[in-house]
Amino acid sequence: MTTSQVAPPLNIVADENIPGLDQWFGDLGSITRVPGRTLTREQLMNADVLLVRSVTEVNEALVARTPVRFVGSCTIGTDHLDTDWLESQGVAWSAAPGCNANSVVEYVFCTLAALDIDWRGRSFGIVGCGNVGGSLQRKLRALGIDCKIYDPWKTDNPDSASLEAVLAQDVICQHAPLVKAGPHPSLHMLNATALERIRPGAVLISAGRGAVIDNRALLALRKREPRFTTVLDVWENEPDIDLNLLQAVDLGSPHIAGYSHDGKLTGTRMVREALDRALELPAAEPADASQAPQAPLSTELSGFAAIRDLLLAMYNPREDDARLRAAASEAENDGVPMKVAFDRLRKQYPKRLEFPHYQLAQAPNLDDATRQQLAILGLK
Ligand SMILES: NC(=O)c1ccc[n+]([C@@H]2O[C@H](COP(=O)([O-])OP(=O)(O)OC[C@H]3O[C@@H](n4cnc5c(N)ncnc54)[C@H](O)[C@@H]3O)[C@@H](O)[C@H]2O)c1
Ligand SMILES: O=C(O)[C@H](O)[C@H](O)COP(=O)(O)O
Repeated sequence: MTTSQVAPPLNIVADENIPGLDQWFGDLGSITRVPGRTLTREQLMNADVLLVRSVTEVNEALVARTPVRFVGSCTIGTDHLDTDWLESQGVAWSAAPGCNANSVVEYVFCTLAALDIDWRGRSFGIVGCGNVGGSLQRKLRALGIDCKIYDPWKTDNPDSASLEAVLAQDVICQHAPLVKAGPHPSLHMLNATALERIRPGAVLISAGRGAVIDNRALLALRKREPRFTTVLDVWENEPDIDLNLLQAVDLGSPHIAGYSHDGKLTGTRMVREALDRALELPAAEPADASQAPQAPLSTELSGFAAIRDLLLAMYNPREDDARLRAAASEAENDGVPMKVAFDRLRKQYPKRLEFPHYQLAQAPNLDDATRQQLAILGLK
């Protein structure tokens, strides 16, 4: 059966951690919610549609000889989908490109704020310049900040540079996907040699995929000489991350850079739109277009101190770091497996709203230039 021969009512099997399922898919049929990490082929024996997030490996072993005709991943990353196999079987698929890119960019600026690092006057290097890296690059340019980017598929970018040059900047932001084959694999692209190129006093923020950095090499370097500040949101072997590496980094989080409420809901909406196209259904009506009311913020501070405090009032990555370290202690002392604790943190993640939900109500000491910088970051 081809995708266009599948019509509602549909049997939909979905990762229980996808928000907005009823709003965006409830009109299409029945929804069975399952844990994405342990999803089995048996659970798909009556499914027309499979909806996942990044923790489900979707491949021949999971989908072969099931009625699934559409796979949607409500995420940016697609390394968990065997898209070649799906296409070879005529199974339509879609992810949600860019859905949480702004969330990741906000995470980068909030991380620097949490470290009390004034980004003005520092140079940035961006590894991977797609929706996330490109959005970060545009914001940096608008702020008048120098940046170099390494993206082997975007060599016409005006800031394009070698990986070596990018790693020599003051703040290095890793936003590459996990690519294991082809001319430009990213698996362990930041190996021991590459990591050695990072300057003393620099900052490395990794929010692409964990295995782009050789985690063992990073740990060895950190143990030998913690020359640069290291921030990891993504890890090798998630959810069973290396607790020694967590101890050795300056800030760590359980893969939540893209976990703004807005980013997650956008991912769900984008997959519904893709399903409508694949099934040739009329476009779905927005489930709830109402915007959250704007929350007022105020500061008596001026300059970077004001920017820092306002950003941290909206999102403070130190809270994620503290929760992850508490989970690691639980794993070490109370026998709760780290992979369970890591996934629990992600499942119970607090509702985080992006900057445009906030409004700068009172800030008597802010000059125009600082106000403009805040506006570029998304806070009006
Ligand atoms: N931490 C998080 O919560 C989070 C959130 C969103 C996305 N991500 C990850 O970040 C990645 C990037 O997101 P995006 O929206 O920018 O994706 P994207 O697909 O829009 O862009 C990826 C970019 O990486 C480039 N690229 C490919 N191979 C590369 C290599 N070897 N070296 C450098 N660049 C390379 C591509 O040319 C492309 O421009 C995603 O694939 C996903 O894995 C993580
Ligand atoms: O690829 C993405 O969109 C992000 O990495 C996303 O935040 C992953 O979240 P998960 O699917 O693991 O819940």
